[in-house]
Amino acid sequence: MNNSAGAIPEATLFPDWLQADEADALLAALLAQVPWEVHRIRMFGRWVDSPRLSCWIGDPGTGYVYSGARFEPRPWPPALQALRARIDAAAGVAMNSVLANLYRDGRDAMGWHSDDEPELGPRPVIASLSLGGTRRFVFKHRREPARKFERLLEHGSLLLMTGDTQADWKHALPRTARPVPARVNLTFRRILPRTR
Ligand SMILES: O=C(O)CCC(=O)C(=O)O
Ligand SMILES: [Fe+2]
Repeated sequence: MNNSAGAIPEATLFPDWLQADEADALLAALLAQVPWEVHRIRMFGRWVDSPRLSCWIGDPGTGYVYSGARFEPRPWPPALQALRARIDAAAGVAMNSVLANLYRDGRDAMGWHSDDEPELGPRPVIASLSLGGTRRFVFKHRREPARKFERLLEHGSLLLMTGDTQADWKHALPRTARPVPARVNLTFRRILPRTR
């Protein structure tokens, strides 16, 4: 699904970016090392618990506003610190922050959004590493919602979103009624220094 004048998202999937044994070890380490918490998000003007567990991790100074709330980042757990150089090399960007999400089962999900917060700057590169249960990841064009794409994000896969993907498309991780194992997703981001 590479780009042709915004017709499809500039999103490249590397299905076996991590080998299975390495992905298994990383998943186990993250389940143990990340201080998972329930984030509160704005939904239709109300604060509700998000349907997943999450954790913002990042370098000092990468505080992040997400769905109207401000999060100070947690320090990098050893298992993620060890991976940073490889993610940066794959993305071509020095990432300084990561949003970790834990989808405990098929009822946990993420609604339609773009990762277009001003702190990310224009045309951000986002590197999304998936571990655990395979889930559907769907794209919908922001101005022509009939245009949709989907990809299966498998254990050890890396999805790179670049270019106008965030400006032109929304994405979501839908709920599923199928029994699915727990899944961890890491979206590595580069937060730009605050200008005021
Ligand atoms: O879990 C996923 O694959 C998607 C996560 C996502 O879109 C985000 O963290 O912004
Ligand atoms: Fe996202």
